[in-house]
Amino acid sequence: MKVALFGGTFNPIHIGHLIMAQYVLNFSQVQKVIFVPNGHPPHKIEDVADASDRFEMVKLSIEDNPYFDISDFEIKKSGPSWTIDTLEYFSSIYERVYFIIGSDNLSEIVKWYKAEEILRRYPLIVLPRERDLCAIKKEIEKLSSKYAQEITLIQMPIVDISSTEIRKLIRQNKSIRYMVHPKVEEYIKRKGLYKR
Ligand SMILES: Nc1ncnc2c1ncn2[C@@H]1O[C@H](COP(=O)(O)OP(=O)(O)OP(=O)(O)O)[C@@H](O)[C@H]1O
Ligand SMILES: O=C(O)c1ccc[n+]([C@@H]2O[C@H](COP(=O)([O-])O)[C@@H](O)[C@H]2O)c1
Repeated sequence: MKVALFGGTFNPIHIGHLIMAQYVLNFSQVQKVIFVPNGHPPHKIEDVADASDRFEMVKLSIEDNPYFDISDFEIKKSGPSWTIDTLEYFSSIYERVYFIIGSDNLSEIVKWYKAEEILRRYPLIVLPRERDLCAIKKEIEKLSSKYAQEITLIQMPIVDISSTEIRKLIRQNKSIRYMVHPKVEEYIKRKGLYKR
């Protein structure tokens, strides 16, 4: 089976993430998208909800979609969540493993732990976060030829929503209705997350 791993901090998961995953199912060979919330984000420290809460919110968002799955592989591990370790683990289970990123991570991925190994061994699926598709295509072309790797851009409507914006609205006591799954909105309220 061909699967795509969707790694993220999901702090919290929002509709941008869900639309991305659905576009991957719609427009790639992938049969399943596996959401992998990270335990200890190697690069984000401020205002990060507990891994168990971020995991639960992803679970609530995807539970009605049989083609979406969730893994606790990264949150069960102690120490930083390195993507290369996750990819290696899942590639021992599935025939082919893709990794999903937003286009803002195209310039970041070369700085990740064992980036060269990731880029040489694993195909990427990129979803646009900025409107300038030409710039994204150029960056993809550069990386795919340097590492001889399949890097596919799947076009989708730009969803200008981020977890940062959602956390900001919550701090300002504003509604996040329609930006997250209704069950996530309810979970955040009930647990008082991101109020600070
Ligand atoms: N609206 C979006 N459009 C396209 N890609 C996105 C969008 N939101 C997140 N992504 C991508 O999804 C992955 C996980 O994102 P993440 O959980 O960090 O959300 P975020 O909204 O970027 O969070 P934050 O605002 O806290 O940095 C990353 O590869 C990121 O580029
Ligand atoms: O392995 C790394 O060095 C590495 C560095 C930065 C980010 N990542 C992964 O990239 C994914 C998206 O990260 P983020 O910050 O946009 O949520 C998530 O699965 C992170 O664990 C991985």
